[in-house]
Amino acid sequence: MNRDIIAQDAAMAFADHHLHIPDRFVRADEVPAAGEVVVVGGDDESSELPVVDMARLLDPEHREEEIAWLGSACRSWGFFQLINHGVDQAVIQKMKENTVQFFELPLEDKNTVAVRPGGIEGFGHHFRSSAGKLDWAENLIVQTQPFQQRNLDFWPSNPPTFRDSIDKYTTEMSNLAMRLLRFMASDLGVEQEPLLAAFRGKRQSTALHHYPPCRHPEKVIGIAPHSDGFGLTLLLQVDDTPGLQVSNGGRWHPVRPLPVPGAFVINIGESLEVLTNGLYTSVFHRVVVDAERDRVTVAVFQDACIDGVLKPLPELGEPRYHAIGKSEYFKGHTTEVVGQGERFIDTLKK
Ligand SMILES: O=C(O)CCC(=O)C(=O)O
Ligand SMILES: [Fe+2]
Repeated sequence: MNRDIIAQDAAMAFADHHLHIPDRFVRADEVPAAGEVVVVGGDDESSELPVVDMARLLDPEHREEEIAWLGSACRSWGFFQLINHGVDQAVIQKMKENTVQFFELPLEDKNTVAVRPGGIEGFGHHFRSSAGKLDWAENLIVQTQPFQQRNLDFWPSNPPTFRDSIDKYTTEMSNLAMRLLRFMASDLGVEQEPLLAAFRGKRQSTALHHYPPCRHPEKVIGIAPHSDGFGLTLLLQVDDTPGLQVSNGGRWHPVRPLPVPGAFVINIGESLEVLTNGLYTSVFHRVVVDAERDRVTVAVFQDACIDGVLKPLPELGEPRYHAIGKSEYFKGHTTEVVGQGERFIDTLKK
């Protein structure tokens, strides 16, 4: 996985999408653009990502039905969109604005928080290199929880309200994750507390993504196919540019940004798949680039483990995964020495 600073030539290619695409970004296999992905059934609703309604989860009259719907989304898709989530719209709006403002800054300003050799936090990346190819994106990653582990050296001070926006927004996301986990516990038929405890006080990491347009979107990729390593991912699409695609039934399904203000895309990470003993699924997804429009997103990753170990909740019966220490797990997940189409947790399966 690449952890590089964004150099001037990449920034120039990103800034002017009529320029030549540097070879380091050109994939050998054609990447179908969002509009060209073949989806079984076309407009068939079954090929659309499920939409979960938090208002229904909170309403005693609809709760049971909506919990079952949430559960089926987590089991069969590992992904859903969440509406009526109750997160403060002003906090979301400020986070969106500041994120866009940050990416609009000149490269040298963004590089004041550049990644450092061997590090993960900061501005830069091009991470999921396959066959030495780089992703068509620039990213800012900061660890946002636990509070004591925040390293403000990587938190941009420009725009001036950015640190405050990140703080407020990610606090909202921790709370939202906890709210969702209560309903997931219900669906799984386990006590809430052990599931919540697996997430409480654990790492929260925040990734801001900017996918510039590219005149040949089929030659590059925004994020190569991967599954997320943490427990739960909460994704905010800042604009309505499509790009995220989810693998299901051997096909890529485009996620349509909903015309609802501030819907979130939520997905199950590999750690939660293990915790649920495989009941919930962590699936491959990728981002394709648009020919004309920028795309900006904010991903918040909530980590989970039980006393420093990743293993299924004991309540869920005979474990189907070998337990693994969290640091060993991370090493495995980030080096990804696994076969094509395989996830690191597949190597833990019994
Ligand atoms: O930007 C997106 O739509 C997805 C980002 C993503 O998959 C990730 O950060 O792991
Ligand atoms: Fe992801």
